[in-house]
Order: sequence, then C-alpha cells, then structure tokens
Amino acid sequence: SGSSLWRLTDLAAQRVRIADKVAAAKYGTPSPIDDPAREQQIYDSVAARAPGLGLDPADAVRFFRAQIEANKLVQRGLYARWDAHPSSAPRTRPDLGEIRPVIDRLNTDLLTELAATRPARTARSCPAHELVAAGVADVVHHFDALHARALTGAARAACITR
Ligand SMILES: C=C(O[C@@H]1C=C(C(=O)O)C=C[C@H]1O)C(=O)O
Repeated sequence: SGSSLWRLTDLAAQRVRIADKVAAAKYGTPSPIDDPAREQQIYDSVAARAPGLGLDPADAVRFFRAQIEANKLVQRGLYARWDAHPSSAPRTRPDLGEIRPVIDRLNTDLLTELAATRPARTARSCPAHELVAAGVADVVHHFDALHARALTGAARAACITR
C-alpha cells in the first residue's frame, strides 16, 4: 500500500457501501439512523488508539466523523428512496448486531491506513485525491450518485490541511 491513498479510499468506499445493510437493518424499526452512543464509542476507541499509531487523536476523530456522516448520508438517502418507492425497499432485514463487527473491522483497518498514509495526507496535492475517490466509486464499486457523493466527502477528510 505504501503511502498511496488507494487502499484508504477503498476502505472508505466499503464503509459507505455497508450503509445499505445498516439502513436495511433499521428501516421500518424503532432504531433511528443516528445512534450517538455508538458514535461516541467509536470516537473514544479511535482517540485511545491514535497515539500508539503516531496519529493525532483529534485528527483521527475528525476523519471518523466524516466517515460516519457519509454513512448516515447514504442511510437517509436510501430511506427517502424507499419511502418514495416502497417496491424498492429491502424485503429482508439484516441483523445490525452482525453488521457492526464488520464496521469495527473497517474502522481498525482505516485507522492503520491513516497512519500509513501520513505523507500523502499532508501533501499539498492531497485534495486532488478526490479524483481517486471518484474513480474508486465509479470503476471499482459502481456507486450511484448518492454513494459517490458520500465517498467524496469521506475521502476529502483524509487530507491534513493544518
Ligand atoms: C452505522 C450505523 O448508523 C449510524 C452511523 C454510524 C457509523 O457510521 O459508524 C454509527 C452510528 C449511527 O449513528 C450504526 O448504527 O451502526
């Protein structure tokens, strides 16, 4: 992987994609899209692990805030779609308890990759990496506009602009 942002971007894309399963798990149930307690757990875990990886905790948390916003953007977009076209709503309901461990694993891999890509993330050229994200979204993941938009926001947060 080196310092290239491809793997980081692909992991972010996988995290955007899994929002489909999360939305399907919650749609038509009392579980809201936003779960602040779960989000706080993630931020606390990220902040605790960051220093051991040579990462600034605030920087790592900022990145994960963007990943979570991207995930919720997709969930909201899918809800709107499913409300408008009930025939497109999922017919089976996955178990959120089985999805979250996969997200935990992606979070760990993202954190590792954040540490590995520090040079690319601090480079002045980093914002151009949005193009990489667009390519990953299109060519690798065949994302629609909703998912591509979510990934663009998530990928932009990788750059350290301070
Ligand atoms: C993915 C979920 O939905 C939301 C998004 C989260 C995330 O991206 O990690 C965490 C909590 C929720 O606010 C979830 O509930 O697990």
